[in-house]
Amino acid sequence: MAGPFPEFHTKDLPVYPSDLFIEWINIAIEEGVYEPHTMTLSTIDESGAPDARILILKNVTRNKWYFATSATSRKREQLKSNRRVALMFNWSTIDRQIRIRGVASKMTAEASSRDFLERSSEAREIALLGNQSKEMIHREDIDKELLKTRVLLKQTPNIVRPTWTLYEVDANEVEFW
Ligand SMILES: Cc1cc2nc3c(=O)[nH]c(=O)nc-3n(C[C@H](O)[C@H](O)[C@H](O)COP(=O)(O)O)c2cc1C
Repeated sequence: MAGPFPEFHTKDLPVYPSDLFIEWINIAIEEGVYEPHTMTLSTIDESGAPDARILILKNVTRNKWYFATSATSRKREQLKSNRRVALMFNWSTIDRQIRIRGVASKMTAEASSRDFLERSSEAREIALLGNQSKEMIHREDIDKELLKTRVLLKQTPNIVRPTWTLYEVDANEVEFW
């Protein structure tokens, strides 16, 4: 961390934390923060143990933050038993962090399909592999499977992975640091 860092005045804050979040992520983009739209999603498993991983922020609306994932993933199992989550953005080069706590809800199949089709073709190829959260098999086998999904995508460009699921996180606490 080198600074100088963007200033933060607590006077005249917007009414909704999501508006301040949008201001801050725009500053992060202007300041050249690497992948500012990536965040950590923390969940809790059935035994009460925490888990965390990096995800892409898909959208923000009034106090709601969105992510998408596969319904066959480990996090999906965890969200089935406990919908309480935390999101964390760390923009260390501008010395900023945002912590969000809230409840995740599944969006409709239509919204999930729309999100899937908005992904790049490379991201759709990977998502179509369907091996999320599984132990990695041999690299050559993955490459062979990727070739198959590439062909499938060329033949049926509007194919949607049925297990792809968009979630919204309804925030009940947002901390700007
Ligand atoms: C930069 C980056 C972005 C990622 N974005 C997503 C994402 O948007 N959705 C997703 O399901 N996994 C994403 N992943 C993979 C997850 O971090 C994780 O490995 C995967 O979802 C399996 O997690 P789980 O076993 O806890 O369910 C991303 C990984 C990285 C490194």
